[in-house]
Formats: sequence, structure tokens, C-alpha cells
Amino acid sequence: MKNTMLMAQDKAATLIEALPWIQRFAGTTMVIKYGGNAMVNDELRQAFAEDIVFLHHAGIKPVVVHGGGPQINAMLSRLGIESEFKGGLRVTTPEAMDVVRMVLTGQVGRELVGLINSHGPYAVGLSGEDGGLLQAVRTGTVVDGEEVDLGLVGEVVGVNPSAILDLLDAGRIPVISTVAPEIGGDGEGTNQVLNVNADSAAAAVADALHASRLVILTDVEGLYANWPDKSSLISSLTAGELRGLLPGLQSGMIPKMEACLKAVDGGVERAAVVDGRMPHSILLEIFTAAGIGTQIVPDGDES
Ligand SMILES: Nc1ncnc2c1ncn2[C@@H]1O[C@H](COP(=O)(O)OP(=O)(O)O)[C@@H](O)[C@H]1O
Ligand SMILES: CC(=O)N[C@@H](CCC(=O)OP(=O)(O)O)C(=O)O
Repeated sequence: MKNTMLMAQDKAATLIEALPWIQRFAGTTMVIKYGGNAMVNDELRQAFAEDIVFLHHAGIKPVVVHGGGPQINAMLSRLGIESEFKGGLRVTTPEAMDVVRMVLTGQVGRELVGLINSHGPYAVGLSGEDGGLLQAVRTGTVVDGEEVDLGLVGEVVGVNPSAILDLLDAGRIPVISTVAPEIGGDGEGTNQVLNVNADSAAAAVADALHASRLVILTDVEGLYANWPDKSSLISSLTAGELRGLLPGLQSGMIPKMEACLKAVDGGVERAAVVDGRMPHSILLEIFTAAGIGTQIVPDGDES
């Protein structure tokens, strides 16, 4: 009996701990980036959908931006199409681009919409092509000091958030796949779509929406100062501190940390990388005082 009482009080304490955060964030927009490696099993996928619907009912406007690297890899290998990464980005041939678009928009996005909508008719999927949402220019990368051509890979240079805002106003949860129409040097569309890194697209969307949070789910606990030393997890750092660490970071974390920096520099109050392998990591990050993972705060705002 005593145990049951204590457990009930624990539950009440957990709910009450969330109250100041619910008050603070109600009415704000949050961009949640869901990566392919955090989608690995049904339990995690369902917990993710529950978290997003929970945010929605707590008065927050969640916007989901998703990747799907492992799912693209699986489809490319089923189709016998070779693919390689350079500097953390996929070298994308026209043939691979068809697969990227098909998998992100037609498979991963659909699956997320379905999971969220098992709770009610909330989610609407759209891609960077819909309503002129994203505009990208071609980008290469530099590996060991050498310029490398990545083919049909782009960097988001413009976001027209009106389609997202329409959905949010209608009480929907936008689920965005990050293929982006190319604009040429003259600023006009080229009728070509580009493959963009989902972390960096999520930052551009968070920036354009003046989001209160960018939360990036991944398959590690957060940023380690001395990767792979697991005792070196950083729980919070300023944009300036991150700028100092960036040149020493390794592949997977580079686009994530660049995205966090871009978001915070663009006015997003906080960006965080959290462990998507832990069910309900989004709720723990947003609604608890301690948070989890690694958060990046603007310079001079260490609170
Ligand atoms: N300093 C670091 N801290 C944490 N992870 C790091 C670090 N440097 C490199 N990594 C790697 O980055 C990976 C996360 O990036 P990635 O595999 O692209 O994730 P996702 O598919 O979730 O977008 C981690 O699994 C880890 O192997
Ligand atoms: C240019 C580039 O590399 N694009 C990524 C897009 C998907 C993505 O970013 O997925 P994750 O978030 O799961 O890593 C790719 O082709 O894999």
C-alpha cells in the first residue's frame, strides 16, 4: 500500500515538473529532426509518435523533419545501385536521386505520418518541393583539402514556410522530407531536385519558423568531447564553445553540430542532440529541468 502511494506521488511529481515547461513553451514551434538511425525498431517509432502527439496536446506546435539514410541505403542495395559518402554526404547520381526522393517522400515520410495518425488525424506529409518550401543550390565538399563533386547534392539557401504555417494554423503536424528543388545562379528553378542533409535542412526550417527549439535525435547520447570516450558527454555548451570544437569533430556529428550552431545563430533559443535509442527522449529533453543529451545555447545565455 505504502509503495503504491509512493509510486503515485512519483508520478504526480513527474507531471508537476513538466508544468513550468508546458507554460513556457505553449504556443511556440519546435522542430524535431528524426534521423534514420533512431527509427530502428517499432517501440522507438511508436514512442516517437506518442511524444509528437503529446507536444501537440501540450499546446506546442511540433514540426517533424526527417532523414532516412539507412532506409535509402537499404533500397539502393536492393536495386543494386552503388552509393558512397564523402565528407558525411552521399554522392548522389541521377539514378540515386530517384531512389532518395522515393524513399524519403514515399516511404519514410508516409510511415511517420501513419504512426502519428494512429492517434488521430494530425500529421500531413510534405516534401521540400511542396508549396515551394525549400530552395537549394548544389554543393560539393572538401576532403583532405581537395574539392569533391557530390553530384545532385544541395544546401538549403531558402525556406518559404507558408505551407508549414498553413498546416500549423489548421492544427496539423507537418512531417517534412528533405528533398529540395534546385535554384540556379539566376535565382530561377532548374526543374532538378537535390538531395540535402536532413540535419542541415531541419536547422534551416527551425530558423525560418523562429522555433523555440531544434531537437535532433540520433544514435548516441549526445556530443562527446573526446569521442569515443563515453565519460566525456557534454551536457551543455555555448555557440562559441561549439565553434571552437567543430574543426576537431568527426563525420556523423559534424552536420548535426553545424545544424545546431546554424539554428542558434539564427535565433532559435536552444538546439539539442538527444539519444533517439531511448524511448521518449524528446519528452525528457523538453519537459524536465535537467534535460538529456547535449544542448547548445546562445553565447552569454548559460542559464
Ligand atoms: N564527438 C562525437 N560525439 C558523438 N558521436 C560522434 C562524435 N563524433 C562522431 N560521432 C558519430 O556520429 C554518429 C551520429 O551521426 P549519424 O550516424 O550521421 O546519425 P543519424 O543517422 O542519427 O543522423 C554517432 O553514432 C557516432 O558514431
Ligand atoms: C546529402 C545526403 O547525404 N543526404 C542524406 C539524406 C537523408 C539523411 O540525412 O538521413 P539521416 O538523417 O538518417 O542521416 C542521404 O542521402 O542519406
